[in-house]
Amino acid sequence: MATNLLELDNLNAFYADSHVLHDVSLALAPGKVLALLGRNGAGKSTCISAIAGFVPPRSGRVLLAGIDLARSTPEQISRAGIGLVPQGRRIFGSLSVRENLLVASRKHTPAGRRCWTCDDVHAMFPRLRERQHQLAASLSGGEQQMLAIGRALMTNPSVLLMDEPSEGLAPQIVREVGDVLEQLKSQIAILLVEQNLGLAMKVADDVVLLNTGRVVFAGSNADFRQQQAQLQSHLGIT
Ligand SMILES: Nc1ncnc2c1ncn2[C@@H]1O[C@H](COP(=O)(O)OP(=O)(O)OP(=O)(O)O)[C@@H](O)[C@H]1O
Repeated sequence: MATNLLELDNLNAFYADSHVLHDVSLALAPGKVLALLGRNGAGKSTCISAIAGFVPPRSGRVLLAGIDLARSTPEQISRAGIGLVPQGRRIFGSLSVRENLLVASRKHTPAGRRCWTCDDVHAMFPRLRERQHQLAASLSGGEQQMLAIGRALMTNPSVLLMDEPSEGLAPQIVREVGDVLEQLKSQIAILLVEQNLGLAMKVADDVVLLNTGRVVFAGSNADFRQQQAQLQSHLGIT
C-alpha cells in the first residue's frame, strides 16, 4: 500500500467556543483524489482552513509526509507543499492573468517536487495563455477557476486542497474542471471539497463524509457508492 502523503489525525478545530471539527482523521496517498463531502455547514471548508493553517487546530495532527504542520503558519504550510484553491477563487482581479501566476511563483522548492512555470500552466490551460495580458477580473468564471488552480500549482505543491472548484460554473465547464483534475492527479494528491456529487465521484479514489464536524464514512469510491442510499441523509447534495 502507498504511504500516505497527507494525514489528519484526530483534528479538533474551533471558532471561539464553537467546536466545529471533532476528531477528524483522514489519509491521502500520492496520486489520489480524496473527496470530502457533507451537507452545508458540515465542516468541509473548516477542515481545509485547518490544514492550510487559517483556523489553527486546537488538537490533533496535520501530517505532510510524516511532518506535523498543525502549529505552522499558512506561509510555512504553503512552502511545505500544500497548495490551496480557495472557495470563490479569490484571484487578484486588478492584476493580469500572468501577474496572478507570477505572484505565487516559488524560486526555491525542495528536490522531488515539480517546479511549475507559467508555460506549464499555459500547457494545461491554453486559454490562460491567450488571455495572459488581460486583467484577471475580465475572465469568465471558468477561466477564473482555471487561474485559481494555476496559481496554486505555481507554489509547486505536493498536495492540492480544492474547495468547491465547480461552484457557480456551467455544466460544460464543470466537465472541463473534471478533466483537469484527472490530468493532475497523476502528479499530485488532491483533497477535493465538492457539492457536485457527479464531479466528486467521477474523479475521487476515496471518500470521507462529514456530518456536524464528525467523520461518518471513510472508504473507497466503490464502498461509498454501495452504501450511498444509507448515507444520503448526510449528503444534502445532488
Ligand atoms: N468564521 C466562522 N466563524 C464562526 N463559525 C463559523 C465560521 N465559518 C464557519 N462557521 C461554522 O462552522 C460550521 C462549519 O462550517 P463550514 O463552512 O466548514 O462548513 P462546510 O461543510 O464547508 O459548508 P458549505 O458547504 O456551506 O461551505 C458551520 O456551523 C458554520 O456556521
